[in-house]
This record gives sequence, structure tokens and C-alpha cells, in this order.
Amino acid sequence: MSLLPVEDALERLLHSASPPDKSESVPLHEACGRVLSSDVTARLTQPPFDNSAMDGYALRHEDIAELGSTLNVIGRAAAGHAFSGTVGKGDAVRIFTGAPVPAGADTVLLQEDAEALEGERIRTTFVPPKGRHIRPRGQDFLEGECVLRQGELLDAGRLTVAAAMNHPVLHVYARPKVALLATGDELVPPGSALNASQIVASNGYGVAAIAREAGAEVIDLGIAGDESNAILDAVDWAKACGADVLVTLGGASVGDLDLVQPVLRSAGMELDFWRIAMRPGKPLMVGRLGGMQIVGLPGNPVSAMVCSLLFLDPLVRQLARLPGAERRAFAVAGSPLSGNDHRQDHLRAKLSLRDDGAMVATPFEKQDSSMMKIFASADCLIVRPPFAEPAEAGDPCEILLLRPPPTNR
Ligand SMILES: Nc1nc2c(c(=O)[nH]1)N[C@H]1C(S)=C(S)[C@@H](COP(=O)(O)OP(=O)(O)OC[C@H]3O[C@@H](n4cnc5c(N)ncnc54)[C@H](O)[C@@H]3O)O[C@H]1N2
Ligand code: MOO
Repeated sequence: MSLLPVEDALERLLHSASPPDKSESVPLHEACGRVLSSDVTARLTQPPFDNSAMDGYALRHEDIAELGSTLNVIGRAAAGHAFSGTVGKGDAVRIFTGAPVPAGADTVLLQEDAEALEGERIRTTFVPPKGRHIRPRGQDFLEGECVLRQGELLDAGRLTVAAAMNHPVLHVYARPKVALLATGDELVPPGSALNASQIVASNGYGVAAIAREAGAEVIDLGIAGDESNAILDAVDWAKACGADVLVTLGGASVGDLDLVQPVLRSAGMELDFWRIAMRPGKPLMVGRLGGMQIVGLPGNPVSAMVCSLLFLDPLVRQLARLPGAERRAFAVAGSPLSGNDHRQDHLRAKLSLRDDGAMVATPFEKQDSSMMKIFASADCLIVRPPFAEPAEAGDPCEILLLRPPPTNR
């Protein structure tokens, strides 16, 4: 059976995936990283009143046209404490940053530009232009103005302006729900006392982290043994939870106990594709079961991670309406790379910086897809296209960053 090229598989996966049209309200503190499901309009005018941008004196410009003018300080205005009177001819009000500008005043004189005299009087030592240091009402936004748009990703700046517009909660698209099911009789949760033939189910933690980072709400369906009913029960559970995506781990290959595909097909899954021209991750399977997208990941931990980065991450981002993560970069090979076969290869590698600033990617000697320690210490994957020619150390190569690249600092 021929293997599907990575690019074609990704295109087919994303082509059929449309974001769920569900919204929810979330408090501001929980809204960072979420996507607005409706426009956000200002509920007030900001600033709501003319206010002072500086600490100084509010006064009438015509009274200080000449350097050395003297004025009577008739009161005080601070943020949260307006001066209720009116600034008349020859008057000044001591004012602090953020305070409402009192009636009658049209300019703020910096306190550094005023000399305090005896008896609540000041003398000017500078003549500012009229209107200086006054922030006019509404200069930021006006009540009713649409400042944020549906589809925008909430970040620090947008959250701040949403709060300033007097919105305690925001309407955002619901996160896509990704249900995770580990399969295999040998699997036990971390922290268990293991018998001789058991291993710890680890893949789900990395896959969940990738899915969450991509914007998913993750539902952990636990571990199903190599038994049809256990897998079917988990599928029912995923449906009942309203999962948009069911990710299975393991049991994806061709062995007698690799039940995931036959069981899901018996439950009504339409298989879209299976087996990709990539290493690791060849047995990746994609299908649909009712409204649920099925992604069957191989059981080998590194295969599960690489497939999650290449396929699950872009799928979830699309469902979450988030922009794709750009992990692609270029480096030079730190050691010779052998020629490749028909499967796109993803070599776990360390990154360092050459004196000229170029990134150097040096693959680990061992590339077995079961070796989690090596994956955990890899900084990047070197992507070797199908049938790539052998390369020398120093030749350019494409990489996928697994963490931020090294810097000189
Ligand atoms: N005759 C063939 N055998 C295999 C082929 C093939 O084409 N022909 N493909 C190989 C490739 S490539 C891969 S990758 C593996 C993947 O197979 P499965 O998806 O069926 O994975 P399992 O057999 O269930 O498990 C493989 C390995 O990973 C361990 N595992 C499984 N789940 C977890 C988990 N949640 N956490 C940690 N480790 C897990 C499992 O115990 C096995 O050791 O198939 C090859 N075989
Ligand atoms: O493709 Mo498997 O993922 O070689 O180990």
C-alpha cells in the first residue's frame, strides 16, 4: 500500500475541518489567548473627562503669557478627587496626573516650571503653549465605538482596552474539545506499581500539552485495554462529552492487537487516510465518526509527538481559529546526513550557534521512535524530504523548532 506524502495528508486533514460555532462568556482574567466571537463596543468614553497628563498647576493660558507671572493657588485636584470650583483670572489649581481639569482652566503648567512663593502663590518660570498637558475627553475612544472585532485573538493590549471599555466578561469562541484515549493492555498510569510486562502510559501527557497549547480543551478518556468494548465505551464517552476530535494513542499499526481502526470502523468511522510517508509516524490514521474528527496516533512516543506537532497542532489551531505556529527555520547540519528513502524523516537534533550566528543542528546518533529521553533533550527536528541526497556537515537543512532557538546573549 502506498504511503501518503506529509503535505497531502495535512491538506486533506485541514480541508475537512471547520471550527465549531459555539461561544461562551469568560471573565477578563480567563480570556487571554481566546478568540472574540463578537465585536466589542465601548460602554463609555475614555477618558471620560479632560484630565491632566502631568503633576503641576491648572490655569488659564492668558494669565501666564508673560514669563514670571504670579498666580494664587485656590485649591487642589487629584485623580479621583475633582476640584469643584472654577479657575478664574489669576487663579491656579494644584493638579496631579489623572485629575479632572477644573472648569475655567485650559492649560497645565509643569510643577518644575513654577516657583512656590509664600502665601499659596506661584511664579511661572516657563511659558507653555495653550492646552499643554491636557488629555481631552474621548481622545482614546468614544462610547459606542467598536474597538475590537469578532475573530480577533485576545492578547495583553486587547484585554486592557476591553477592560477600559468597561466589559467584565467577553464573548469568545468555545475551545475545540479534544478527547484523548490511550490504548494497550500494557499501559498503566504514571505512579503505578508495575508488573513485569507493563509500561507507563506517557504519550498522552505530551499530546495533551500540544493540544492545549494549540487552543484545545482536553478531555482525558484514560486507558482502554486491547479489547473492542473498552474502545467502544471510550468512543461513546467522547461523543457524550461533545468532543470535536478524538485522538487515539497506539494500536494504529498492523498487528493482531492493533484494534483501533477496525473497532472505529465498526462503530461507523469513515476512514479518510492511513499511513503517511514519514518517519517516525507512518501509521497515522485520520477519519470521521459523525461530527467527530478521528486522529489515530501511533503508540511509539516519539511518533506520537511528531505526528501531534505536524498534524494535531495545525488541526486544533484551525478549529480554535488561531493562527498557525511557525516552527520552520533553517540551520546547517552539524554532522553528515545520510541520503533518505521515500519517507520524510524528522531527526531529533541539538542546536548550537556558529560564530557567524548560523544555527547548527546536530542529530542524535540514535533515532529510535521509542526514545523519549532523546526527544525531550532535542531542540529541533531536522526535516529530511523524501529521497534527499546525502548532505555534508555545514550543508543547509530545514528544521522544525521544538523550543526557542539559542541566542548569543
Ligand atoms: N509489521 C509491522 N509492524 C509495525 C509497523 C509496520 O508497518 N509493520 N509499523 C511500526 C511503526 S512505524 C510504528 S510507529 C509502530 C506503531 O504501532 P502502534 O500504533 O500499533 O503502537 P503500539 O503497538 O500500540 O505501541 C507501540 C509502542 O509504544 C508503546 N505505547 C503505546 N501507547 C503508549 C502510551 N500511551 N504511552 C507510552 N507508550 C506507549 C507500546 O507499549 C509499544 O511499545 O508499529 C510498528 N510496527
Ligand atoms: O513510524 Mo514509526 O513511528 O517508525 O516508529
